[in-house]
Amino acid sequence: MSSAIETGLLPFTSEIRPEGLAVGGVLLTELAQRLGTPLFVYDEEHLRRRSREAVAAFGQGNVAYASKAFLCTAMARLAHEEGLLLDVASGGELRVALHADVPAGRIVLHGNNKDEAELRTAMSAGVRHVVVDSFDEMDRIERLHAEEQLPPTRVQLRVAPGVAAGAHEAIRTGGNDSKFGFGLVGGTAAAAVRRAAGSPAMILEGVHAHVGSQVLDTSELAAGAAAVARFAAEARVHRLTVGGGLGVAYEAGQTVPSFADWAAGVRTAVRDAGWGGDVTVEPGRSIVARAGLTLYRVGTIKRIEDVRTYVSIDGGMSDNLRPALYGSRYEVFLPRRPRAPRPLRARLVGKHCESGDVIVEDAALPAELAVGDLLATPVTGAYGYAMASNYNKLPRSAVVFVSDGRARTVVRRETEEDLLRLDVDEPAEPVAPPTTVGSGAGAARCVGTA
Ligand SMILES: Cc1ncc(COP(=O)(O)O)c(C=O)c1O
Ligand SMILES: N[C@@H](CCCC[NH3+])C(=O)O
Repeated sequence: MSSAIETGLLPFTSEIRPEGLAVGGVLLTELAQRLGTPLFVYDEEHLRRRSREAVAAFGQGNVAYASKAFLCTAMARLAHEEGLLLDVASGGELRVALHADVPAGRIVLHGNNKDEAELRTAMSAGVRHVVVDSFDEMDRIERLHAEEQLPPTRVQLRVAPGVAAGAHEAIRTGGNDSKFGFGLVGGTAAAAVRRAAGSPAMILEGVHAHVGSQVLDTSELAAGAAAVARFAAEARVHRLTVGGGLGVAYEAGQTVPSFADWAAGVRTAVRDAGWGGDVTVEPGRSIVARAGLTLYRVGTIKRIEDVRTYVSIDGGMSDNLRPALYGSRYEVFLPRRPRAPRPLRARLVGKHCESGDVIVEDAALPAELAVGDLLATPVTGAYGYAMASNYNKLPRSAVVFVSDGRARTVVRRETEEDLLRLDVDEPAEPVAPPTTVGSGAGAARCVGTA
């Protein structure tokens, strides 16, 4: 941990110049000077190369970018330009994808509790398919088809394959005890297939599963794929989606499988399980994580004798929730001297009113670190900005894409005015008095304030 930052954690176009680290041909120190901090910086070439590598491994039309990892209009456009389908998991993500002019036929809609408005938008737009998660959702689709004459929608059925994997309990999804999907156990998934196949509102196209996220062992991804492939083959559907989940390296020394390794493992597993067709995947993290890094400015350095040193930066859990949520570990370095040895041990913390507001628990930093220095945390391109908040009313950071010596802001920094945008100051309105629903012995009384 005391050696220089490992280049395998940096974006592909990183180059170490005498003045410091440049990404996309842009010096990070200059970028921070111009655009302020905290700042999310994405290497556009890296995003494009990872997208192409995924398509090369799985085939055209077989890779959907899981936009929950990082989404804005520019990212949706980039993914579409690179031949990726878009996986969206809410009406909001769908809105951004459509706003970016991604054709509806290239978008798939996910979610374990899609409401009618989300389904209405998806069905009206004619998305590629809806990944149906429950019988209640089928009720909604059928109602929209029957009562609002929305066209039948192509669907894949999400199943819980009974295989869960991933770096933390909170991001393991494929087990039997899961809020996601129809269980393979107990015949629930088989009943879902029968219902979808017989419904005038749904065109059953395929089966889907996702075992979890930040998975570093492709055999676990292959095991999930095998379980769902067996079911898909029995159900005689046309398409099979095996989710995302491929992990990335966050710290020095971690080795990670390639897209080609993942594809090889999945192909063998599904073939052995009796599936003869194509397989679609939904990578999120593995496309964007290493492409992005976050720049922070050091504000205070507190040395507590015989205890530890705290280095506070100008962001925190509002731009990277992962350490607080999952105990995730990161590295940090000085962009003006990326090769500097890092003998100083310190806790890198944010500026929020919580002791748990930690970005790097046990950071290795250069001894010369001083207030005003710029720091960078690499591999923050996935689920960083995507899970950002305004906690303590911190305005959210800007996001910038760098390429060929140029920088373009793709999400502007929030201002304090933005923080007040949703606050309203209206006179109070009377709320309707209590009403009685139904009549007779079973009548329910709704209690409300008069
Ligand atoms: C259904 C589904 N597909 C794809 C993904 C993307 O996962 P990852 O970012 O781990 O590749 C997720 C999130 O874990 C998911 O829930
Ligand atoms: N938010 C998680 C991943 C969730 C994956 C989405 N199903 C993370 O930061 O690792």
